Formats: sequence, C-alpha cells, structure tokens
Amino acid sequence: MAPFITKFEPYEPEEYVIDKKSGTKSPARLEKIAIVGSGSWGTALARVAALNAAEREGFDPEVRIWVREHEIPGRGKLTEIFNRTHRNERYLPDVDLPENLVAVPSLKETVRGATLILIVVPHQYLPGILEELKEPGLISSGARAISAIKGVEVVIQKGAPQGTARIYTYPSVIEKELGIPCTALGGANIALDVGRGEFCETTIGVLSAKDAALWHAVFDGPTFRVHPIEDVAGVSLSGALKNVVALAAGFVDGMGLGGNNKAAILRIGLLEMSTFTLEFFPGSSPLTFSHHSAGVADLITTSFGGRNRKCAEAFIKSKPEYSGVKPEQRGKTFEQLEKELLNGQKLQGTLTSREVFEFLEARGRLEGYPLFEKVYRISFEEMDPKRLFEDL
Ligand SMILES: NC(=O)c1ccc[n+]([C@@H]2O[C@H](COP(=O)([O-])OP(=O)(O)OC[C@H]3O[C@@H](n4cnc5c(N)ncnc54)[C@H](O)[C@@H]3O)[C@@H](O)[C@H]2O)c1
Ligand SMILES: O=P(O)(O)OC[C@H](O)CO
Repeated sequence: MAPFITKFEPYEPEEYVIDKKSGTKSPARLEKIAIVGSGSWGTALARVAALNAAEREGFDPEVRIWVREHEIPGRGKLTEIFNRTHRNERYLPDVDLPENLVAVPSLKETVRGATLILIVVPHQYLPGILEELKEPGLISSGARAISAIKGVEVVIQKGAPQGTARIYTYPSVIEKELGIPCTALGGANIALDVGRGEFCETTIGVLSAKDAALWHAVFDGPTFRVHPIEDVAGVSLSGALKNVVALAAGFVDGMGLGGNNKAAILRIGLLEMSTFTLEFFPGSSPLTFSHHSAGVADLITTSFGGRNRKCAEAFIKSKPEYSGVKPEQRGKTFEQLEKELLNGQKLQGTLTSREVFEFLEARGRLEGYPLFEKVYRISFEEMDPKRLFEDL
C-alpha cells in the first residue's frame, strides 16, 4: 500500500529579502492565485483562497477568478456586477465574497503571472480551456496547479482492439497538457454549505510534502479543514465515481425506498469505486475511500444533498409508473432535468456514468461493476429502475 497521510511543515516562503534601511524582512516573491472556473464550486473555493491570501504571508492578496461573461437581464455584465457587489449572482448568489477576489472575463488574463492555478470547471469544458491555456509563455514557469474537477477522461479509439481503451484522471491530463505539476482536491463539499462557512473537511492528493504545505496554506481554515494524502489518483477518481453512485441513490429516493436500501446501495457503490480505482490505478490506496473526506464522506453528502441525486430522483419520478402520467407518455431525460432544476449548473454524474460504462465495456470488465452498469442502463437505455438491485 502506498504511503499515506502526508507529513509536512507549515508553509513558509522559500526566500526573504531584508530592507537595508528598516531591517524588515519580506518574502522575495509572492504566490499569486488564479481560479479557472466560477460555477458554484469555483466561487466557493475562490472565497476560501481569497480569505487566506489576504491574511497569509507569502501570498499576493489579489486573487483572480475567470468569470465567463454573461449578461444578466436588466442588471448588466456578470463580471461587473461581481466586482461591484462581491457576489456571484449567477452561480452562488447568496454568498458574500471578499473584495480581494477579482472577476476577470478573459481566461488568459486570469492566469497570466499566476503561480498557483486552481482548475474547477465542469469536466466537459476542460479540453477547450486547456487548448487556450497552452499558448506558449502564458503559464509562468514554476507554476503549480490543483484540480477540483470531479470527472474522468476516457479515450476509446473506434475499431481498436478490446483492451486498448484508456482512462485518465484530470490532474494527469492537466500535467500533460500544461507541463506543470497538478494536485487533486476533493471531499464532502456541497458548494453552498462551504460558501456559507459551515464546518467541513476536504482531502488533497499531493505529490510531495512541499505541495502539501503550499496547498494547505491556500485552502485550510477553521471551517474548511484540509487533509493532504499521497494519493492523487484516488482523490480524483473517488470524486468522479461517487457522482455515478449518487445517481443510484437518487433512483432509490425516486422509487420511494427506505434507508436500508439506500445504505446498501452506498456500501456497494463505495466498494465498486475503490475496486475500480485499485484495478485501473494500482498505486492508489483503499484508505482514501474508507478513511477520508474524498471517499466515504463525499459519497454520503452527495447522496443526500447533491445535484446528481436530486436530478436522478426527479428522473424516476417523471416516469409514468411513478408520476401517474399516461403510460404512453415518456419520462423526462437527464438533459431536460438539468435545464429545469439546476439553473445553469451542470450535472457530472450522467456523463461520467456513460464514460465509465464505455470504458468498462471496451475493456470487457462490465461484469465486475454491476451497479455502475445498471446506473448507465437505467439512465440511458430505459432499463426498469427496479432492476438496479439485480445481481448486486
Ligand atoms: N457544486 C458543488 O457543490 C461541487 C462540489 C465539489 C466539486 N464540484 C465539481 O467542480 C466542478 C465544477 O463544478 P461547479 O459546480 O463549480 O460548476 P457549475 O455546475 O456551477 O457550472 C457552471 C460553470 O460552468 C461554466 N460553463 C458553463 N457553460 C460553459 C461553456 N460552454 N464553456 C465553458 N464553461 C462553461 C460556467 O462558466 C461556470 O464556471 C465539477 O467537476 C463538479 O463536479 C462541484
Ligand atoms: O451536487 P453534486 O452531485 O455535483 O455533488 C457536489 C459535490 O461533489 C459534493 O461533494
């Protein structure tokens, strides 16, 4: 088993300069934080990072966040409203943000000069974003990244022999595309609760003690406790796969079943999450799933309060059998429900369910993951949701 909880000394700037006249000591350079993504989670994490940057030695207090421009009818441009009201009216409207968090409409200008880059976008948009960020000279040499994305990248070449399908975590994709080291952040973190400052924990999967200290200094605080562990792939995979299990939890709620049933689904789901990770990312640790916020705790919160659960419950309840509409009327699709229920936020579990299903099918390994398989078939192939429990 890989070494686990990372031991580290609290962050200190690497170098200081001393002012000859006054004798005062100050950091030779400041870490500059950029946030790529201003959805609900991007905004909540940006708030935490900006509060810390304003207080901690070694950090430039100005934190920049990339906000895709959007006109709010009768109010004006989202970035201007953001910088005037210190609120993200579109994605996290009820949370006050610190004044040192600055919305920037240009992606490139957000990251120019940054040394620490948090990437937190719905995973389907990452390829286009990385393409833009790859411009030569844009990312400072020595910069480091952290991914809070919950998703995976699956590559299947049509016509290629079975077994050649590949799966990648986003930290590894970011490292490859941008040529900078990338850490993973994931945990039981519903954005609005974090934005309100409610106590919670998160896990960061790090590559070194230096990264542990640095990212801990960026995010840790009295109500947002950060625990670094040496399992980048485990943290990243757990965040992606729990979204698939959260769909199953929503199916259970939609069918009106009770707590025993949901507990069984969560246990089996957690087992498939860790088995999958250890099978395809053998350096990972099962402890990430059993002991850490990124594992069991995230699965619990998402299966009770998350968007994937909510839409999956509505998906079942929209079916004729559960809603009382005429049998010839079809239930709603997830695409419809995402639009109706999430006010512009994005579902990640349905995409991940499809990606994981296609990967397992291409690798000939579906029989090892009956819950993942059924979540896909119920979501996309009109399988009767009651069949969720067959062969589990
Ligand atoms: N919301 C949460 O509670 C939460 C918690 C932990 C992790 N996450 C993960 O964080 C990641 C980001 O989620 P989120 O909740 O911040 O986002 P979100 O679901 O609130 O989606 C809004 C984001 O998508 C961007 N977007 C929308 N259309 C786009 C387009 N065409 N091109 C590029 N960007 C576009 C918006 O600019 C905004 O940044 C996801 O992987 C999610 O699973 C979310
Ligand atoms: O709202 P969900 O289902 O995307 O889940 C949100 C977070 O990932 C919970 O940690």
